[in-house]
Amino acid sequence: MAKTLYDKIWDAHVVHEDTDGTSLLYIDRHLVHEVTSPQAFEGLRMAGRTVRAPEKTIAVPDHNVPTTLDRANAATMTEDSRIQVEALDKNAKEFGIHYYPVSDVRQGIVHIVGPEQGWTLPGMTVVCGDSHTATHGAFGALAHGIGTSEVEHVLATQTLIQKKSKNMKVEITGSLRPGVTAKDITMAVIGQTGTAGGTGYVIEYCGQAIEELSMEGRMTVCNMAIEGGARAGLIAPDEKTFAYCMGRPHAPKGAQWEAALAYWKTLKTDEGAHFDKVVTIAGEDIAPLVTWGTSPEDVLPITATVPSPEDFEGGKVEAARRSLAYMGLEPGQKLSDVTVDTVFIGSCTNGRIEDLRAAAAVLKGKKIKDGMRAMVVPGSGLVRAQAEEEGLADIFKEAGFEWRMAGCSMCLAMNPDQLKPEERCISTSNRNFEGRQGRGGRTHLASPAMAAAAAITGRLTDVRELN
Ligand SMILES: CC(C)[C@H](C(=O)O)[C@@H](O)C(=O)O
Ligand code: SF4
Repeated sequence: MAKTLYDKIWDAHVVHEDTDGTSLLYIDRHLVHEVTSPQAFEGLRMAGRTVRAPEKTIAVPDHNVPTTLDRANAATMTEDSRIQVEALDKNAKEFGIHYYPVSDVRQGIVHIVGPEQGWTLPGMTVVCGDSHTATHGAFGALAHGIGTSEVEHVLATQTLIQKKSKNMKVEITGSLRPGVTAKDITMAVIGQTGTAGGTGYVIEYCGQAIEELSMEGRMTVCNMAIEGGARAGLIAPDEKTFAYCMGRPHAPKGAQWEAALAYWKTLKTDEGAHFDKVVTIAGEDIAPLVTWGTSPEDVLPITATVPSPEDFEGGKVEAARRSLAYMGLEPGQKLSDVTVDTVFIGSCTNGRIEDLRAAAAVLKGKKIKDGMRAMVVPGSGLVRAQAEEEGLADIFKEAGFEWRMAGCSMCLAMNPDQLKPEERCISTSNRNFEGRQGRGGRTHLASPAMAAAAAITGRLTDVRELN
């Protein structure tokens, strides 16, 4: 029977299947961060268990860590944050798993570190106690978030109990227009299908516009599969994928590389395989997008105006009214007239080198608007080092941006980088929920190029007008 890519990876990892379809899946990579792991390790300790496959388990602190240069000084952390980071430190050492502490240049956001170090490879099952594990699907891996009790289960057994999801295909045909990026693709999909559109499915993204994306862009697309409700998102591996993986510290070498490559080349959906749901979007129809509300599905082209609650139906009317009140926006207002106070470039959605290059290309030789607070937080220490080497850091600093150390930073208010009430931010992250970037803070999601454009003008801006 013709199989999808998801079917193939699933079948290759089933250890046992119950009559009701509940399956035990083998897990190839377990990524761990400080927020969702302390109780899991504590559980192991209480039961006198060890980590079953420490060589496949990778830990890095990212959510709580300050991103200022003086962050080695623990006094810059809140008590809660310090406890979590110290617990990870202790657990990583005690259980003998791979670890990238804050002092290590390879430290960064777990979803950036995994691929960068060659832990994430095609055909693997990858889990992490974090919803944006979907990012790793860009390699043609089955990657998804798990809860803390599942983290404990995977640590102890290297397996996970799962039920298979349905297959969904999201095809982006043709090419993107200038000024339009991977972020706009992934936001366009959620704008069209809604935050529940992918519920119960694993999405395979395909089509010419996806094939034309770099690995960085593909990670951006898969990263937000979870915002569209999907269990995971994935993309068939191709020559770009293989080139990205080759030579990475933990990628196979020599004969093992050749064998892996031969297998990876089989990882594509067979002709005629069945998808339970299909969504098709023309790449050339996608414009640079921004969110106006408090859900990632509240997306509009930058050329649009703020909607009115009456434009919606059912429960969405009230939701829109509440969103607009929270966001401090008026129906009919042009989005390009909305002024912003803060610009955040970073996160596991858009904290990779290509994102920094895109933002720097817009900022080169320009200054940010007076009074603007703007920061770039590279997704890892290695991204940061590369950006310095390429001269991007200088462009950001000369423009007036703060040049920070790696971490989740202002993507979520778990560390010192936060918005104040009613402060308005254009952010390259993936969630615009109420309070996400700080209590009362207002978030507009957009691409790195769009964030850079807004930094210059002080308002939401169509990056195509600046070029
Ligand atoms: C803290 C963590 C569990 C959470 C997640 O699961 O995604 C965070 O990374 C987020 O982006 O909201
Ligand atoms: S960068 Fe943001 S979305 Fe990504 S793992 Fe960190 S908090 Fe979650």
